[in-house]
Amino acid sequence: MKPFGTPHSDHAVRVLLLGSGELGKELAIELQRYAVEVIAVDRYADAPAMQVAHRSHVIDMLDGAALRRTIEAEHPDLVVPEIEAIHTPTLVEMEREGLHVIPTARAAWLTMDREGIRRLAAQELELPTSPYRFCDNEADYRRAVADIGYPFVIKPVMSSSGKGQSIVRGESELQHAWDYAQSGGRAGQGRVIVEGFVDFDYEITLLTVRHKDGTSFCAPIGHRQEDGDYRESWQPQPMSDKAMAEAQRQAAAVSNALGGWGVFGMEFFVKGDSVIFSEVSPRPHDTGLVTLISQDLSEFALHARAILGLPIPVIRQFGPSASCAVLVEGEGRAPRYHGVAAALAEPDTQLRLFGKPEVKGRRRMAVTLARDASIEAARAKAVRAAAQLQVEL
Ligand SMILES: Nc1ncnc2c1ncn2[C@@H]1O[C@H](COP(=O)(O)OP(=O)(O)OP(=O)(O)O)[C@@H](O)[C@H]1O
Ligand SMILES: NCC(=O)N[C@@H]1O[C@H](COP(=O)([O-])[O-])[C@@H](O)[C@H]1O
Ligand SMILES: [Mg+2]
Repeated sequence: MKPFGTPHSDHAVRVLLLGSGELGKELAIELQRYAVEVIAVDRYADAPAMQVAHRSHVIDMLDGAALRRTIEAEHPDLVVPEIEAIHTPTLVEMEREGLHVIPTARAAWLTMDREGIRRLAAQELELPTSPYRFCDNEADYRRAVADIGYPFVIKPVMSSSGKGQSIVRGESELQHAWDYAQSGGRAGQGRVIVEGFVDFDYEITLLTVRHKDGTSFCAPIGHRQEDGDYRESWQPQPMSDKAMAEAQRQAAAVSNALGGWGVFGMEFFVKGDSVIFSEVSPRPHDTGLVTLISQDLSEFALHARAILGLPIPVIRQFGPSASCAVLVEGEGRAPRYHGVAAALAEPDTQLRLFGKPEVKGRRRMAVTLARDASIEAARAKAVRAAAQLQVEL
């Protein structure tokens, strides 16, 4: 890596974020601490990370030509994908021409749709996963359902935060789930995955950091999801030593296979001592927002250090902590936030307002964070803080 420089100068270290949501915003802030010049890109103006970046571009990141034009115009030292829905073949091509993609272009390509990462984990690495089928049309879907049985989960291959995802418990829900998967993905209609429903005891995100001196793990993060989207997360999630060792083994296998430097959010289902691989984000994870209060180096600080080639000698965990997502429903622009003072009235409580410019439907707009003597107390405190907020659309 070249020496650190000064933004807006010829020798600036330049990082281009592909995706500029709440995760990118915290990452941009961490990068700014090293005087990195940050360029934020997303599909809409005034996205959270754009508000703290040096400059921004609004493009369709699924358009390969537009992506190439933007990257060539900015000639960044590092390109950091922040969402899945990117024209990753262009990144693969440009990496061959010398572009540095985090963690690697192949990792972004394999995880951009559920098929690449599922085949890598289940077939190549032979990790345990839910049973699964990929389907392109309704006839395939009906056949997959006959093989997998009820209950099952259907997801568009390219989607996140539960968009287009349903749990189907019986025949009466089949058609609606198909139609929703066709309308809810990030890239419109197309291929879906049908997964057998895993009856887990709990699920975790194991933040795994590949950095210049090796691989580090954060304490496991437990979370609660609704409609495929995270509502609460906490750290540390209690686990047996056996399950922990197995999760770390699988996380190392997947992150080593993907390669490169950075944070990976490894998602696992746990039942007793068995650990089932679900998916991975080759970047900070939404459930990892809890690390903004639970660790000395948050997942964003860790990602910044790892991608800049800096050391991570230790990650300090501060004890039971929790996050609670603030979802807003309705339609409107430029929301106003009431109750911020009340949300912060209790000790060891924090808040992030993402500053997203618009709500249409349901959108995560903020997160509350809390620490306390136990996981239960931390969760309850984060939930109480979130309940104090009123968002006026
Ligand atoms: N096969 C499954 N069995 C049981 N629960 C599942 C299964 N697949 C998904 N879920 C539930 O739905 C949640 C979201 O699924 P998944 O992580 O695949 O979706 P996503 O859209 O990629 O979400 P994100 O982008 O937030 O990670 C999981 O965390 C889990 O709670
Ligand atoms: N589960 C993935 C995830 O949480 N990604 C985060 O949400 C943003 C999109 O939010 P939006 O849909 O409200 O624009 C993304 O940019 C990323 O920060
Ligand atoms: Mg997930």
